[in-house]
Amino acid sequence: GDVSHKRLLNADKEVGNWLTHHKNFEAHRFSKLEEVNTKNVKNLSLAWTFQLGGIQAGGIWPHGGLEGTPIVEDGIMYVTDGWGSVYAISVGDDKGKLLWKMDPETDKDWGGAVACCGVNNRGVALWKDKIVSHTLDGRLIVANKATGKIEWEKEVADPSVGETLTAAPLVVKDMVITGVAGAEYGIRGWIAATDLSTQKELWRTYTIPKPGEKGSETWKDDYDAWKNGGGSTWVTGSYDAETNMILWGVGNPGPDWDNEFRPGDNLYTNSVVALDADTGAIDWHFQYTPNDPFDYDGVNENVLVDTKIDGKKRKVMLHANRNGFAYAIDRATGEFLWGKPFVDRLTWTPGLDSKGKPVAYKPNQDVQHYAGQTAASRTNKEGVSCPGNMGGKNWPPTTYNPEAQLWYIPVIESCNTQINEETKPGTWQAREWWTGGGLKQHEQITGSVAAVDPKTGKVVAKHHTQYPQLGGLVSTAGNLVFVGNPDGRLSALDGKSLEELWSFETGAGLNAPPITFSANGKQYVAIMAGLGGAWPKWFVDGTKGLEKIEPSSTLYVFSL
Ligand SMILES: O=C(O)c1cc(C(=O)O)c2c(n1)C(=O)C(=O)c1cc(C(=O)O)[nH]c1-2
Ligand SMILES: [Ca+2]
Repeated sequence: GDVSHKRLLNADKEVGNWLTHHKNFEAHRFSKLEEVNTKNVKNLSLAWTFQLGGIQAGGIWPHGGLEGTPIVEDGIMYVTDGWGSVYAISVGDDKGKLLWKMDPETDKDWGGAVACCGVNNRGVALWKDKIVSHTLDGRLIVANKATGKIEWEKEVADPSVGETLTAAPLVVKDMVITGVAGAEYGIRGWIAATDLSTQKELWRTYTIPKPGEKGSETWKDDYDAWKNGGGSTWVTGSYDAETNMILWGVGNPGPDWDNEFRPGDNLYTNSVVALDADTGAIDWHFQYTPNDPFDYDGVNENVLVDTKIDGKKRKVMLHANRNGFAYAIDRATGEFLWGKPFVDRLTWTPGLDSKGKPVAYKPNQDVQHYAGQTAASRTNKEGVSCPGNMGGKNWPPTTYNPEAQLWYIPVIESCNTQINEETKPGTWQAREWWTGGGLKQHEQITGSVAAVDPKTGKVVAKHHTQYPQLGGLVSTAGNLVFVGNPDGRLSALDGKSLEELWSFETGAGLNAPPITFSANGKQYVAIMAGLGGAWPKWFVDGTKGLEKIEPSSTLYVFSL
């Protein structure tokens, strides 16, 4: 059927479907299905598999990976591979049968040469009788849902200046919202809305203000650092229908490790921005890590939750940042409510103050060094910070179980060494790295799944894992949390104790979020297996054993 705005607003009522990237506009990634539950999950077994493609090399990458969230509507699943091919697969009768494949013929070298962190495509969106998708080489594609035939396409991001598309599109009303990647290549980030009926761009809001605009006073250099200021938007945001606001995360400033190049707080990098959905105007913002020297990209998803804080009913936005703190923010005003660490080790600030700013932040200083020797700088060439620069949590999504009132975070437990190289004004070159340094992985990275109480931010349970969490989570009314590990193990945890109740060895690296859906009245759990992302290039030294994982591209589906 047609996917209308009304259906997306009521996505939770379509219990067996998974209609939008984060399951609902509130980004809960929670399923009301309970056929599979803590009592019987031990009997969960493989139902079918499907071999996808997209493993080819391109640009700086030796192979593609799978990071997508499958979308499921009425017996059909839509998934993408890293190069942006879309597959429609039957999940009802004819389970695992390919209905069509749309190959957008992505220019692999063109896009892949400016993809900082892997051949990534995180999935599709549904609108009316169409499938909406992105490609790494910058295109927005609208295809026919029944046939996969491309109806129109448009270049919305420009790889000639280092812009790529890795985030899944978000459809709100009759528009598609696109976020961009490329902060490590010195782009000027944006969020754009395209009218799906007219193909016209409705608005494009830059995340880095130009001189004279509000926030431009936080770029204090005199050589136009803002033009290459980063602030990409490569993780899909959420939509608050009540306020008609889009809440979207903004990434790191560039150059990453030479913050002296860009004195000032560098708005709106490492922030959440609340945009009027109809105009794109920024209503409020909250910045997590001002003048960031750590690459603590603030793009992670924003989870809309109604809860009680200090005895008062609040409509909040929960966010687990790369900097190791989880935040609750009033989603209508941007007011900070609480901020608590969810990682085992956090060294760059002793904590947050009552406004949510890091205690080690010095408001009167244009260049921030944060605590001790954690930040690399022109004088302290190497800094060691915990979390490391991949963050306490990267893009892999959290999940919120509204019945248990628990929020689960896929955690990267890490520290690393970051190295400053002085950047000289006027040296930016299109499609060249703009990082102002690099990193060393001096110790092993592990992981955990943390269960957090949304009222207080307290971590109430933690399940430690040998490897970092690179795929994300889903929670269910069966009181389960499913988690895919990069060494190939998919496991089901008890939602309360986080004890592992079941696992399955895929033999392939899991780098994508699991989902659950139902077809013909039966519940299934699905995950794509194919280790890619930032890991092979940047973090392989920190995860001994994972170098043995072969590239792969397989969809796994389980049932009782
Ligand atoms: O600033 C950016 O534009 C940008 C984009 C991406 C991306 O699009 O995948 C990543 C990052 N940054 C990044 O910092 C990062 O750690 C990262 C990890 C991954 C991944 O897929 O494993 N992507 C990205
Ligand atoms: Ca980044």
